[in-house]
Amino acid sequence: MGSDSDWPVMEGAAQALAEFGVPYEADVVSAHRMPHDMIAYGEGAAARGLRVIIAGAGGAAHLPGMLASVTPLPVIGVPVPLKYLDGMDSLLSIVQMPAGVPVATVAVGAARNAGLLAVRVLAASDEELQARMTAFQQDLYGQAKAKGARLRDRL
Ligand SMILES: Nc1c(C(=O)O)ncn1[C@@H]1O[C@H](COP(=O)(O)O)[C@@H](O)[C@H]1O
Repeated sequence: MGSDSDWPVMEGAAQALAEFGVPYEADVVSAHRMPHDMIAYGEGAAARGLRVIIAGAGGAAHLPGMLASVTPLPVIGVPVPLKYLDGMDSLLSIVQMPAGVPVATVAVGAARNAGLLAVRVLAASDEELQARMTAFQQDLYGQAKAKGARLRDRL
């Protein structure tokens, strides 16, 4: 993430990964404030064994795109909402990538979905993890059905 001030949002991704037993690391690597460190992080990520990068930043959020430009790994971008502009600035900074440099952008503040998407990326080549994702989806289905049943009971 671009700053430790993003952590209250970004910890949603960490929680999702932890729920699925996926090991992760979290760090502050700002494209604007520590560009050389950011390039080194992105360039070394695959060789260190990382499989997916989740990059969250607020405002003029160049971090996800810049990471995507220096790594062959999939990068998932999380627009972090700040005090002004409700995260629209961050969203547009992350989602409007030039052709050839994709960043899979989730909704504003949706770090949990970023974590879940990372699990799905990893699950594509991991049957056991995929089975856990399928169980998670069945659980979601059950919860949604229960919501409908409760609503119908109240009518
Ligand atoms: N968008 C970026 C980048 C970057 O994209 O390189 N580096 C920091 N930031 C963002 O600045 C906001 C304010 O940071 P501070 O709270 O440290 O002032 C954070 O949301 C961070 O992600």
